[in-house]
Amino acid sequence: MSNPFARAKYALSAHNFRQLPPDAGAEVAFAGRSNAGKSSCLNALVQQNALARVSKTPGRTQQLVFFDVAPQKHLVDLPGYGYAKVPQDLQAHWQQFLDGYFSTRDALQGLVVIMDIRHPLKDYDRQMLGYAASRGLPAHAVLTKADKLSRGAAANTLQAVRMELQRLWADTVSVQTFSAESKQGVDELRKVVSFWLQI
Ligand SMILES: Nc1nc2c(ncn2[C@@H]2O[C@H](COP(=O)(O)OP(=O)(O)OP(=O)(O)O)[C@@H](O)[C@H]2O)c(=O)[nH]1
Repeated sequence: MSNPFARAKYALSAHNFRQLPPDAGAEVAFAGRSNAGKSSCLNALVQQNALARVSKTPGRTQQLVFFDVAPQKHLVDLPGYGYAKVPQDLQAHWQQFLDGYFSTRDALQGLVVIMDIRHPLKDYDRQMLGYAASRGLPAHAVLTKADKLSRGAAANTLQAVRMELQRLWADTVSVQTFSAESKQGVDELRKVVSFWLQI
């Protein structure tokens, strides 16, 4: 499969509503707990080593980061959440910003939630998937670092998560396994995101 994301490039970072690009075109947001592997997943998706910064220090992505994929087509890297050392007033600011972004952003076509396959569906993952469901937005769960499990264990987790998502949100959330290390699942993720962006 050719890679429609190959020309993705950094566009801007927004700390608040004023800094957001115009609400036009289409965008897909990526969320994940700190250290889940979101930056590595984005880099594998676009096939660039350093588009989204990969860091061993969790929680440093503290704004909405927009990447241009094509004219008025964006990938949006949401703040890594669940990082205990962030001051509480900043947490509150992001929470408010994220709530507003999710409830009002017309360009938003879908949400990808990146989870470490060894720790899926934590509270914040459920919260993000719940946001999407509450406004009828499709969501896609990515169980990354699948290379850390045996094939059988990864398949079992996939099945368990699929059943739980089905129970909670019926058919609005899909799920796959993924590895930025082995590149397993990259094509599947590209298909979902390019369909949402219509590219
Ligand atoms: N084995 C393996 N390690 C991975 C994979 N994806 C990410 N990692 C490692 O997990 C750590 C965190 O990865 P990042 O991509 O920086 O995670 P992040 O979710 O973007 O982290 P924040 O910047 O805190 O949001 C790094 O040490 C990565 O090398 C994967 O698919 N397999």
